[in-house]
Amino acid sequence: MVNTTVAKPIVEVRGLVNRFGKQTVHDNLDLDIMPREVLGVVGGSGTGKSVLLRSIVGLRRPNAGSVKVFGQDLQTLSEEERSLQERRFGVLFQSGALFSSLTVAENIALPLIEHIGLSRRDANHLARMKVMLTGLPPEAADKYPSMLSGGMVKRAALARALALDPDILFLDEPTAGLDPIGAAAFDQLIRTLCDALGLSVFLVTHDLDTLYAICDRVAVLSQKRVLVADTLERVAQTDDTWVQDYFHGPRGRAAAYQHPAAGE
Ligand SMILES: Nc1ncnc2c1ncn2[C@@H]1O[C@H](COP(=O)(O)OP(=O)(O)OP(=O)(O)O)[C@@H](O)[C@H]1O
Repeated sequence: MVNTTVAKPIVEVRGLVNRFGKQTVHDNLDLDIMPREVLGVVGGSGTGKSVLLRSIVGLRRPNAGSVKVFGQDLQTLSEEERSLQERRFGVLFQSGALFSSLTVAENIALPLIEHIGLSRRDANHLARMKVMLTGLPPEAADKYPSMLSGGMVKRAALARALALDPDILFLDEPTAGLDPIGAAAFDQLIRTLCDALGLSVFLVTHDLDTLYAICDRVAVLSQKRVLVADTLERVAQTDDTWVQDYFHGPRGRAAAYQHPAAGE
């Protein structure tokens, strides 16, 4: 477990505002991501979890507010400095987003060739190591995404997100579409990688089992901001209708029953 009282955040979001036309999605939102933590981000549909992820990784310029990564405000950096900082992010979108015309190894090698100028041979070698790191069999490296199961595609996409040895991994609903056993295995893989590689993980999810199984803290998006970000146990006690329905409804009770030690 992470001791959040002494460590300095590696990402600090302050006063974030995001609007689309007349719709305000975030209004003065604050959030910290701590080193080596798995932070679960939850909230009702449309509360802006994906928009928050996109704002942090620099895919969306917020209407107001700041995002500091390792103490540096991304918006004030030069293009080159910004690209260096952004390399510290590994992102896994819901769709997996692998190139279908490239093999798994080629998909992983691509950022290594494009961003750090590795030779094709070295990139291919490293790509194969990432394949193994995510628990895929070595032969998966030479397969095309369409030849893999849903769970294997997720692992391959995770391997690509890890290609540049990021400090922070951003995952948008990584277990969506997986069967419960595949989802639990993927959760454990994320926890293992976080602990072994010292990664921080920002994990958007609807999956209560994921929260109970691997998250150090949980941030709840509600009312256009982060309503609470704390241990699961404290978050579940928050006096808010959505939180109460989510954590203490039938699915929440079932997840708590499955993971009795979580949040203690
Ligand atoms: N590019 C865009 N243009 C217009 N509106 C957008 C855009 N991107 C997001 N939105 C709106 O912002 C709101 C938040 O979207 P977002 O995808 O972040 O929600 P979410 O919390 O991730 O939802 P879900 O849990 O359903 O995936 C939604 O109302 C969405 O329609």
